[in-house]
Amino acid sequence: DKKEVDLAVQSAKAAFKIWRKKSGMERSRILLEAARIIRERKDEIATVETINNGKSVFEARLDIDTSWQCLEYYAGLAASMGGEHVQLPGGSFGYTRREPLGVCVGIGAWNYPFQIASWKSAPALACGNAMVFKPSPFTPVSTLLLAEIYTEAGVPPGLFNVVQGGAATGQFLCQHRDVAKVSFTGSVPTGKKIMELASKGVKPVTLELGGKSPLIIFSDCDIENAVRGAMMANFLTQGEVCCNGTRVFVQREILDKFTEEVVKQTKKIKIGDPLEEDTRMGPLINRSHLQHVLGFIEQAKNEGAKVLCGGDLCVPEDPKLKDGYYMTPCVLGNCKDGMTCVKEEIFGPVMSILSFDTEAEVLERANDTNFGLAAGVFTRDIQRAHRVVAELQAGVCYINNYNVSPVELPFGGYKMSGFGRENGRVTIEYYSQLKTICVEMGDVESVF
Ligand SMILES: NC(=O)C1=CN([C@@H]2O[C@H](COP(=O)(O)OP(=O)(O)OC[C@H]3O[C@@H](n4cnc5c(N)ncnc54)[C@H](O)[C@@H]3O)[C@@H](O)[C@H]2O)C=CC1
Repeated sequence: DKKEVDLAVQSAKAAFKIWRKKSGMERSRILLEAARIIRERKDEIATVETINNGKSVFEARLDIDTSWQCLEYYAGLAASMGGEHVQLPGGSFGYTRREPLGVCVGIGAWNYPFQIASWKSAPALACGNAMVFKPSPFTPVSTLLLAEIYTEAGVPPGLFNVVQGGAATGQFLCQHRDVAKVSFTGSVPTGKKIMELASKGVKPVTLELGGKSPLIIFSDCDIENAVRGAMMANFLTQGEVCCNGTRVFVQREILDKFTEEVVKQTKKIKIGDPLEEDTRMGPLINRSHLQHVLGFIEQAKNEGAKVLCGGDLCVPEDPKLKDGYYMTPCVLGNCKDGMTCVKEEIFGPVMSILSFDTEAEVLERANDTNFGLAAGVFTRDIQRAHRVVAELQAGVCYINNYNVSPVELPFGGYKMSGFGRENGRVTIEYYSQLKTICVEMGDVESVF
């Protein structure tokens, strides 16, 4: 509630006073220690994440890897953050300092709980800020491990605080007068509300919102890689991934061959207990979301799409899983641009295949959306690859791969998929502010 949010912010504020005084090297050392502990506890954290979210433990381990990598990356940048020196007439000069913002708020979605908290807190802390983080109420657990690890690594108590709750808690955080910035990952409607709330206090926001990203497969591609790319673009974390390439545009000459292979591979995905080593798809986040996703498939059928595989409720053989929120991953054929399954974010394991003939046509259709998070292109033609990505209206574009997230590269959207970036060097700018200092070396020349 409001009182607890206030306590968390006040304790973060007290920790900020200590933390901001530390040198970049000192902050770096503590972040590196936190990264080391995450690496050491990787299997345990991944197991908690699987229980938290339902994704396969195999995948959860990959999330934990990109989490400690993010801490290491920003630890590396912490000491080299600086301003510039500018010479002015008469020996005077100016310089700039990059300073922290203060107490930053992170609000996360349920699909990558530990990773989202790491991707937000690592650059925030590296820049000298404190953070109060609110995970999704569907996945409250793993973020607490991160808080524990930061504390063990040596951050001042309260520097990274976790508060639990839903929309109301999030609102209290966004409105709090001692909060300097809000970084949000979640849906477009919530993103709009957060922007509105933050605007009242003129607080900067970073918004990582949803998507309906295109994946364009030209007939000259390496088809095996394109099929693998399409699987990566649609079925990680039960398809509950914001940057998924769910509109798969395939050039007509290879449509049948590509579709046949994608369907074959999709049918092979092992669904089941996500804690088992060979499982590759676990349950969806909750029953209402499962029903929501199945509803999209029903609607797709009604609108003329063809279910090529999956799309059904799935009851695994293991009796202990019988009430789980499982479904079979789905490939939809015969899709058209106007269909709901092609226009709206489903956030489940549903791939829509569309055919196209020419580059100009597919670019027009790929960009015909309000979203702009990611896009992908598969081709062996190097000029075409770069020409196409230059025209795609998306913040993250992949050439001959999809859904890899090296922390060295900025991640974030165009259009209604949000603004601001996570990861990469540029994110330092979203967690700091620039101070200009003007130094006079001569006498004051007053105009009065
Ligand atoms: N661009 C990206 O990086 C990502 C985007 N997403 C998007 O997130 C959505 C699914 O995640 P959900 O958790 O269902 O999204 P959501 O928008 O319902 O909730 C996200 C977070 O915001 C909080 N929240 C809800 N209402 C709020 C309010 N009025 N004020 C402050 N906080 C509030 C929730 O408790 C949760 O922690 C999808 O649309 C997906 O595309 C998810 C993951 C990554």
